[in-house]
Amino acid sequence: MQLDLLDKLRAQNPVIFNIANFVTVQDVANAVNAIGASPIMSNEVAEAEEIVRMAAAVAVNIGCLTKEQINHIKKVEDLARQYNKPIVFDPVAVGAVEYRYKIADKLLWDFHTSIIRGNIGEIAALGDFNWNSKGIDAGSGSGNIDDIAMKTAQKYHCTVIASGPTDTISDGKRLAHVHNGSPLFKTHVGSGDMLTSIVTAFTAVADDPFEAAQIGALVFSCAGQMVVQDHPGVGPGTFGMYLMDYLYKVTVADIKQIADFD
Ligand SMILES: Nc1ncnc2c1ncn2[C@@H]1O[C@H](COP(=O)(O)OP(=O)(O)OP(=O)(O)O)[C@@H](O)[C@H]1O
Ligand SMILES: Cc1ncsc1CCO
Ligand SMILES: [Mg+2]
Repeated sequence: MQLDLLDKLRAQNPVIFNIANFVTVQDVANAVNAIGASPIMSNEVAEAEEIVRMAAAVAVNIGCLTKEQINHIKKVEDLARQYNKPIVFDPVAVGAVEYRYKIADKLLWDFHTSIIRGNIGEIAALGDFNWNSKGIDAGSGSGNIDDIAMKTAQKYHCTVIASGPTDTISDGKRLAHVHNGSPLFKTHVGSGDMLTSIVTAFTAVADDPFEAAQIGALVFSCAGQMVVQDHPGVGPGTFGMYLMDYLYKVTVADIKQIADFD
């Protein structure tokens, strides 16, 4: 894996356009900023073209969907196609809410998405696999995660990240896994949303979406793992705070020491 993409990202400081949800919008902006990119959030169709043009890539998160927002997403995704900007899609709760599944599935057919990043419950739902998702959480299931990630990537012709204790990444042909992380990620709502937008930032500097997905997942997971290694007493509240610090200060050398991927 090209770990020096982290330095490249920080040197380029690309603008990342986020359609975020109101629960985690500030965490997402801070995480993108801390890793070394430049976040901009927007909900307004009238400014969509200007922002898509200035951005290197677009993250679309459907966590707090409204009809008005669906129209916004369609406009932004159409502009992203026009200006050749990669789209990274976070299908929040599509495994638990049928309405969201239908909207997400249609968007994913109508507009080319470079990367879908969801938990295994969300990725299984999009790939038409049986899985018991629970709200925004992955829930439980017994399917083969490699198979689910690969088939979902094939269905939508894109790269998929099924995040969890191991992040499983597939572009429909290749498979990669990132084993780093910490169970504390699960105690901080929005960990997944942060990962999605950080991966979006890496699409600005990586050669292809599969590479962006791998480096984004590795850097994010290693930052969280380092928080826990350096602060053994950390809990859900301080984990979130320290995570921002470590996204800011993590180096390629730090990552090399603990990286656990295949
Ligand atoms: N048990 C675990 N051990 C290690 N890392 C984990 C664990 N659970 C989640 N993670 C990490 O947490 C991050 C978020 O993944 P997760 O699958 O929890 O997203 P999510 O369910 O969409 O989260 P949210 O909806 O709260 O934003 C990923 O980087 C993943 O690697
Ligand atoms: C809790 C919650 N509800 C809708 S979005 C969200 C944050 C995780 O995406
Ligand atoms: Mg999520």
